[in-house]
Amino acid sequence: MKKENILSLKGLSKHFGGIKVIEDVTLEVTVGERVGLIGPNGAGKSTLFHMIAGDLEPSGGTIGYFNEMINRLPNYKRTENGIVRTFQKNNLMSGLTVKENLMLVLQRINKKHTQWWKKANQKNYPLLFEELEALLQEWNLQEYSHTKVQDLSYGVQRQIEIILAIAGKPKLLLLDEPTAGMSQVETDQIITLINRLPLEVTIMMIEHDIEVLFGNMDRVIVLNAGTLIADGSPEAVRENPEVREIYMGKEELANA
Ligand SMILES: Nc1ncnc2c1ncn2[C@@H]1O[C@H](COP(=O)(O)OP(=O)(O)OP(=O)(O)O)[C@@H](O)[C@H]1O
Repeated sequence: MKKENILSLKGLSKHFGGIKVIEDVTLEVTVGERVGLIGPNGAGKSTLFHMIAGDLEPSGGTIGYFNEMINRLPNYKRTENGIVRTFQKNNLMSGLTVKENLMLVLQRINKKHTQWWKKANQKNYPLLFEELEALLQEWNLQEYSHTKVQDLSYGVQRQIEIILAIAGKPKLLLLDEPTAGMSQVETDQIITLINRLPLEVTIMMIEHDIEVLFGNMDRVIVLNAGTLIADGSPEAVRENPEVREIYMGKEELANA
């Protein structure tokens, strides 16, 4: 039986003035799929994420989320409904500790954010603290819990960012280049983390490291100059002549 669609893009476009950054993109993603998104610089990958997350309004086409058309749903409502994203640059509160960053997310999703000024403590929010401790334990963060984010290595910061996104209980997680600028060891740690995420969470991940995607995603989508040029299993995409020609360079793929 075919799984339910979580995301359905139909004829999606984004134009800035006369520049067509995304042009007529149609695709469906089913619940729990792990989808990699690749394409040369400027192909429109981040723009596609901006539109799915509600940070940019499409110029044309529709965005379906489960059975709802969400083109006009504001970004914060999409987050509340389970569309959570990470950015190319860290989106953490660098002057706060790991624990404090996590607590901010938990307060927000439990609708206690109107009282952000009221420092959460075990007495006023016992359940939030239980949830916090469970997260710290599950993701082995105890050693960092009292460390300010700015004092952590870049690799650990990006891991924390993904864990914060998970704390928001996403249904559709959009990861924008989570391994950018990382060493091989740090990349491996991020991938291990992503592979540990709950199977029911659907993941779309923009990534420049082709090998990372081929090893870890169910499916790979290729954008070039705003147009979808390939969509299939990692193996099929690897063999696609247009992808070889346009994106990866024949030599690089021949050696892959
Ligand atoms: N607000 C904007 N106004 C005009 N052009 C824009 C705007 N945002 C993005 N663009 C252009 O749209 C194109 C696609 O950008 P986008 O960031 O989506 O590409 P990308 O595939 O994510 O690239 P990269 O891999 O370099 O991050 C680029 O040419 C960019 O300059």
